[in-house]
Amino acid sequence: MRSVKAFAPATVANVSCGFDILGFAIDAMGDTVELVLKDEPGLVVVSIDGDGGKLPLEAEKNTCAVAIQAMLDELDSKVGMNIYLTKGLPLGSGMGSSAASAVAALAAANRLLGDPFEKKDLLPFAIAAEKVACGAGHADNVAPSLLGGFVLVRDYHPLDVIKLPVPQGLYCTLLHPHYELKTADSRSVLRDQIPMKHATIQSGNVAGLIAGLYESDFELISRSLRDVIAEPYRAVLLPGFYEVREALKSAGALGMGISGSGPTLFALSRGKETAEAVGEAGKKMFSKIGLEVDVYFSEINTQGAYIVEEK
Ligand SMILES: Nc1ncnc2c1ncn2[C@@H]1O[C@H](COP(=O)(O)OP(=O)(O)OP(=O)(O)O)[C@@H](O)[C@H]1O
Ligand SMILES: N[C@@H](CCO)C(=O)O
Repeated sequence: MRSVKAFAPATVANVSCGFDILGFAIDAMGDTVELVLKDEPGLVVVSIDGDGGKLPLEAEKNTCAVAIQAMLDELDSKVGMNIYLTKGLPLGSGMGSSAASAVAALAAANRLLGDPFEKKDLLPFAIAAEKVACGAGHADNVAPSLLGGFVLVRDYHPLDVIKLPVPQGLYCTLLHPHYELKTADSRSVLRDQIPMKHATIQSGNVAGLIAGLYESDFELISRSLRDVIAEPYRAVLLPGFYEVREALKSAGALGMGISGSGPTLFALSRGKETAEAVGEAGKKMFSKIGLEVDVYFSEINTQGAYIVEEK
C-alpha cells in the first residue's frame, strides 16, 4: 500500500510581544507522521510512539486525524488512512507539540492525495486540530511549523499569514523545566480586556520586532522583545520566571519570553556562543530554585514541514 512519512518542527509561539499572531520554527526537534492508504474509508490512529501512553488514539481527539479529516471534508473525500505518529517533543511544554503532529499529518496526507493543496492552504485544517487540542484555534504554532521561519498571522478572518525574514546569526535557546502546563490552563489566566496604554506598548513592540527582522537590526529586536499582555499574568504559573529572565539577559540574550503558553522559556541571541552561554546561565538559575531543565539550542528553522519518505 502507498505510504508517505512527513516531519514538522517544534515552534515558539507569541515571541513575547506577538500574542497569538507571531511564531517561529526551531531546528531542534519535531514530530513525524507516517500515513498508509487503506482500502476502506476511515482514519485510524494505529500507534503513537514517544508520548508515554498519554495521547489519545481516538481519531476525533488526536490532532493528526482531526486535521486530516478537515482536509478530507473539504475535498469531499472518503479516502481511508492508517496513522503512525512519532512524538519528538515533550507534551504540554510550550513548544507546539499538538501543532507539530497536525502539521506533519497534513503534509503527509497532502502528498498521499497527490498534492491537491498548496502548503499555505493546509493551515485552516491545522487550526481546526489546534481547537480540539488546546480549546483555541490559534495559528501561531501551526503556521511556522508548516511554513518555517518567523510567521505573522495578521488576521484570522479571513486567514492572512505572512512569512517574515530571518536575520543571519539569530539563535534560539530553549529551557524546558520538567513539568507540564496545559495551553488551556495557561490561557485561562489571561484577561479579556487590556488597558489602552498596554495596547499601545504592545503594538509598538510588535511593529519594532517585525522591522528588526526585516532590517536584521539586533538592537531593535532586543528592545522589542517585551510582552505586557500575557506574560505578567502567566509568569505567576512559572516558578523563578523573573530570576531566570535576569540571568538570561545578563548572559547576553537579546531578549526572552515564555515559549507559547509555557512552561518552556525561550531566548534569542546573536551568535551560537552567546546562545550557549545563555543556556548555561538559565540552567544554573533554574537549578538554584530547585528545578531541572533540558536546554536546547537551535537556529531558526526556515524550511517548515517536509516529506521524509514516500513509497
Ligand atoms: N497528536 C496529538 N493529539 C492530541 N493531543 C495532542 C497531540 N500532541 C499533543 N497533544 C496535547 O495537546 C495539548 C496542547 O498542548 P501542546 O502540547 O501543543 O502545547 P504545547 O506543546 O504546550 O505548546 P504550545 O503552548 O506552544 O501550544 C497537550 O495537552 C498535549 O498533550
Ligand atoms: N498563542 C498561544 C500559543 C499556545 O501555544 C498562547 O499563548 O496561548
